[in-house]
Amino acid sequence: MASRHIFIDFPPVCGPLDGPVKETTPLINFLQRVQAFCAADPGPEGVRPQAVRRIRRPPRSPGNGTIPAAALNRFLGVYFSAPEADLVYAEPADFVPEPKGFLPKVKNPAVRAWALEVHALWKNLSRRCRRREGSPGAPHLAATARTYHHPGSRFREVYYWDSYWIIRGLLASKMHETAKAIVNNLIYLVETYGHVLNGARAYYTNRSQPPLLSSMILEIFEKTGDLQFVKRSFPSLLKEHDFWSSGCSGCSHKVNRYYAMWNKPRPRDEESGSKLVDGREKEAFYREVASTAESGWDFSSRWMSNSSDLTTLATTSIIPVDLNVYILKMELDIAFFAKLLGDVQTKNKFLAAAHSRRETLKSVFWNDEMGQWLDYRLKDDKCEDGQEWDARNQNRNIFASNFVPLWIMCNSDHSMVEKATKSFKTSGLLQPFGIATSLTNSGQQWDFPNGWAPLQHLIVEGLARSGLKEAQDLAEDIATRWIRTNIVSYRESGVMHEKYDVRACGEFGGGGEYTPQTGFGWSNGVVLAFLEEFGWPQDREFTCK
Ligand SMILES: OC[C@H]1O[C@H](O[C@H]2O[C@H](CO)[C@@H](O)[C@H](O)[C@H]2O)[C@H](O)[C@@H](O)[C@@H]1O
Repeated sequence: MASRHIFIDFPPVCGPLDGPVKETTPLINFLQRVQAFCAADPGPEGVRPQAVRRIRRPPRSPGNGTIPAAALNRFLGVYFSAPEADLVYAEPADFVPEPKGFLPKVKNPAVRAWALEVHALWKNLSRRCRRREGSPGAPHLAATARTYHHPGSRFREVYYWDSYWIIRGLLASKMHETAKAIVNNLIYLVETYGHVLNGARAYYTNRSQPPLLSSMILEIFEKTGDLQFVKRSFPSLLKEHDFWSSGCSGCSHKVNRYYAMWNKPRPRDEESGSKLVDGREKEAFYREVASTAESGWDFSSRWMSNSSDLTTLATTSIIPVDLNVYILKMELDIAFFAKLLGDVQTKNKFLAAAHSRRETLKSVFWNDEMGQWLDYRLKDDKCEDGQEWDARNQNRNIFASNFVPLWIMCNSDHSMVEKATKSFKTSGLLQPFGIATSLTNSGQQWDFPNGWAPLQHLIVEGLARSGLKEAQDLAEDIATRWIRTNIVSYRESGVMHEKYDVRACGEFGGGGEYTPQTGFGWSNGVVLAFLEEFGWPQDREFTCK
């Protein structure tokens, strides 16, 4: 197969071993030791201020490098507090039980009543930090004093990419001020740490998540017309773009990959890492783990050369198609905002960057034979100057991410969209109750048979905006399947789930390294956004058929 030559301006050093490692706080170092020791337990999260001062005096080891469990438990009991202790419930100021103009296209009364229940969940998920970071009592939380919405259950802090779909739902719920407050929290993180963190915790400072900040700002602007909000946010968007274009987190200014600034184990990684004997191999593995968490898809066969062996994670040597779509979207959004603000030079710079990335999307990721955009595997785990792009390095396995570029195709390139729509229909991803994440049942949570709200939304929105009738019909069909399983599951369990099993009506998903969570920010956001877009006719069935 012919190889494609594209000059890519890679920095010289960016293998998994050589990249940067971000310094963390003594408290986090200490917590890592504690958590490694208590690997079987989830580990405490809140911490009292005294623990920071006494951090040099943890319980004494009897000399063999271990700390007696009873002594450690006493220490934890004295210095650590309950998981939610650093947070307070915050009533969202703009919540009303039935907002004016709420979901006008939902005609079926039972579906409407359910949508209002989902809308009411915004009250449960709203939190504020008890005190500002750095002040006594909140040393662990890297967030602002502003109100935010968390995903749910164990995920108590503001999360980066989750926030996009939470905001989409809040906008359908007419909670514009709450939506802006979430963005302001994320902007605070950019200004403080140079990028939006994976989540607002000190242990997340070494990585980001799929970059959707500009998309959040655009959606809010489109609903509110608040130009001052855009103006205030704009400098932070430029900083975020710099972060993704620099060093090893952005492999080059044309294509990007995930690359966490970390090479040490999270507590629960020590067990998998213990299979590796060599210290350097372990470091590389821990960087792959953190980089996979940065992708938002932790974990998935997508990043593994052997889907049953986590130590084969190779995320830093994959150029992911969806990440490059998010960055292209960021570039288009920045150009749009620059135009609004009268900054012609920045507008032209970002339009040029977007144009070149769009070309890359076609030449590197698009596979015409399959009608899909595929991830690209770097040779030799290294980015090198002037890599030869070769279609044989595309990953031909089928993932929902192969269709994420539809999200930014809006009325352009009809033949490509038509081909991708046909390919999607026969890909095996479309299941009775939504889009599966992949076709591989690896036991990891970002794989078959799980369906995740963000992936449904990106693909459905892309199809719906394509301008093609066949794609628009498919979009509505997928949204209907997804809403139906969300309703049935909610009626049975009384909760919204983090992920669903797309094979069966009303079933939630599983797999991965933690028990399935409920709440749940992005699931709520996506059903509200779908109901806003497509509505629900009076006579449409909503139970399992
Ligand atoms: O909904 C919040 C996030 O939940 C998952 O990831 C988070 O938990 C992982 C396991 O503890 C952690 O490694 C990761 O850094 C966290 O973000 C989910 O995979 C994410 O997509 C999601 O944003």
